Amino acid sequence: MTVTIDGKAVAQRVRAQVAAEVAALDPKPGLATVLVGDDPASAVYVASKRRAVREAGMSDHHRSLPATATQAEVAAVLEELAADPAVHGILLQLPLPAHLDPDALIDRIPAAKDVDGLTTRSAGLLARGEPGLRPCTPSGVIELLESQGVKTRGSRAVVVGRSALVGHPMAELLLQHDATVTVAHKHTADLAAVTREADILVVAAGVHGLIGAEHVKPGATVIDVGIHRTADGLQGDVRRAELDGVAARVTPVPGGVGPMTIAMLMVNTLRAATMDGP
Ligand SMILES: Nc1nc2c(c(=O)[nH]1)N[C@@H](CN(C=O)c1ccc(C(=O)N[C@@H](CCC(=O)O)C(=O)O)cc1)CN2
Repeated sequence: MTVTIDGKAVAQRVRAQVAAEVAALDPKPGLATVLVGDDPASAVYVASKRRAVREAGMSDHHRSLPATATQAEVAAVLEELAADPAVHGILLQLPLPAHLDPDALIDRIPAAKDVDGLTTRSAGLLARGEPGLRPCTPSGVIELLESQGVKTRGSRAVVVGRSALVGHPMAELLLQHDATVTVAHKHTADLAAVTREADILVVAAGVHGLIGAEHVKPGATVIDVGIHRTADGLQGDVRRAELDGVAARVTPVPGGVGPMTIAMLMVNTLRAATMDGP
């Protein structure tokens, strides 16, 4: 039997724990979300993050800029938030309009407030295994694996995708959890031969329906990070129905990794407010 991992339930538990810790704090942790432009999906994600902030009892600081905002205008907002003592975490929602340079803007966020774990400094701390804030989706995947009792130590993990947001930090985190990790990407020859080695298969390729039964080792745990709006609703990178009776566990889309991204953002904001910064 293939278990569908309930990411919503795990995320709710994580968020309830954060809210309980926040209740004992004064002043409250503050998160600033920065949204540039009018991408509809980004607007939905930012609204969900702000709702989660309020439900956790944290303070919500939000800035919206038009799609025409310049690099200097976005940088000025980030610098103002960086200097605000009521703001413990800053998040620049991605993707940005094409004329902006996301890496240069992200690096305006001080590592101590980098609740997305995406600055050059945070990435360096992760690569060196030093304390710091970790990207939300990969740390949510680790939390999901732990919640299901999936052993990482000594297991073979394959990550499909090498983005700075998910694939790269995911591979680092799995390595730090003692898995033997392979990163596959669009130039990988015979992808199925590589992914069939995996006890833990994390798919973050951004390609709708890329992974099917032929890619999965019997008994594997499959984590689907893909999210695609199709005529049949939200779907992932994994052809979920094909994995019944093949995989031991699979995350659904929706209701798998997505809710964990927001839950781990709450965890990171609490950490940014309570720990000595990196
Ligand atoms: N600055 C960032 N930008 C982006 C990130 C990120 O971690 N930091 N990740 C993605 C989008 N994202 C968060 O921003 C995100 C994606 C999906 C979900 C989620 O809960 N999805 C639900 C479905 C919701 C829906 O679309 O209807 C689910 O999977 O069940 C939360 C956050 C890119 N940008």
